[in-house]
Amino acid sequence: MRIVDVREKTYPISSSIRNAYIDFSRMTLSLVAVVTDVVRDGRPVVGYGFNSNGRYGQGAMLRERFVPRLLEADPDGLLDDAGTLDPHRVWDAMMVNEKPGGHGERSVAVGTVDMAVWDAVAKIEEKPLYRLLAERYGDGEGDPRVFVYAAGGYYHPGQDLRALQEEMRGYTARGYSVVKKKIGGASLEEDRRRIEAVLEALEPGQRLAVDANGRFGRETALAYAEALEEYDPFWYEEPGDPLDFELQAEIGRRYSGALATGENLFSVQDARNLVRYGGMRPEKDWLQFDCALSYGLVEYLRILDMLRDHGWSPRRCIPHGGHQMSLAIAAGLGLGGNESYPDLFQPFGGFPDGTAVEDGYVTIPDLPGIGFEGKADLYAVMRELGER
Ligand SMILES: O=C([O-])CC(=O)C(=O)O
Ligand SMILES: [Mg+2]
Repeated sequence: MRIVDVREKTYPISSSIRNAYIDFSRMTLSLVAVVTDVVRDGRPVVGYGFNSNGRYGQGAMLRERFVPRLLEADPDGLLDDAGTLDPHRVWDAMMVNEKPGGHGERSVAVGTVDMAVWDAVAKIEEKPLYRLLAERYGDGEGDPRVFVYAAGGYYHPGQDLRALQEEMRGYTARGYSVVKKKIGGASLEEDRRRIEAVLEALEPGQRLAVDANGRFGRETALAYAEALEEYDPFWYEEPGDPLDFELQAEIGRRYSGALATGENLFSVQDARNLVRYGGMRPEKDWLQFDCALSYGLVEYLRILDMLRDHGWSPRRCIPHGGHQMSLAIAAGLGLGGNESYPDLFQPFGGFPDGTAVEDGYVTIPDLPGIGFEGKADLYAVMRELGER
């Protein structure tokens, strides 16, 4: 078994929305295709991967470092003892001559290739990735039914409160029970009005999470914490800078509700620092590390081991990113759920066509690999790169 080619291309996922920190007018991502010499149904098996929104395309690094290292590696050195492509050995080959630390520089590029490798490996075994993961690292079966929440509520130019309510009703009408909106891109007073408008649009049992995208300094983060006590959100996400663990810990001491963070931590070492120093509470808080930004599933497995060693259950993990890779990990390894962007970052986000959200849960269909082939608009883009 050989990797015969690794292709990459940058695609726009731009839109006019903004969060408290950035607008998405020039947002891009990298799509990667790992082409193997294994044939299934008369065609070479191709694995696909891409990075999540927020960190832009990774073409230069892929072309200059990670793809050449893979193609120049001894092909037998990339296989496991059964002679199948081994994602851990592929990871090691990509990381040759990389110093420790500085993870965000390269963790996104590595994560895209890692996703494609896992997709290929599961397709070669002709089973859904979630089941392969459950067999290798989990309880043997996994659970294809996964909690998902609808992320939206961005600051849209010209969107008034009524339109924000319509947006949120659009999510709950599709079966979501938890919706998320941005905060920190307006004054606290205006954000209060936006929060109250959304809460008014929700039915009993439905919840709102809020996300500040790391915008706040200490005073503002604590002022929002105090204001949020009254609204009891599902969680208060990334109040301050993602690396300010002391501030995170202080908020945890003073805010009684659930906190969530981790989407901007890109390695097991960074995740461990959050757990060691960030005062996160394993009984109520949520961890959002996203494998597609942080060296892929090979590293995410290390993160899950580290969390267990520190008394955290995988159930407290609900990854950022809204992609099917984390959906498969959630189903295979018992995470608490996954993010979903029902109307954003298309065609990359979302589920296979026809997958319904019921009471806030989706059930992953039985497709080999991650399941990209079940999403027609996404697969159309992928095959242009992978099957040319
Ligand atoms: O707006 C973004 O950058 C995405 C984000 O934080 C999220 O999905 O939690
Ligand atoms: Mg976020």
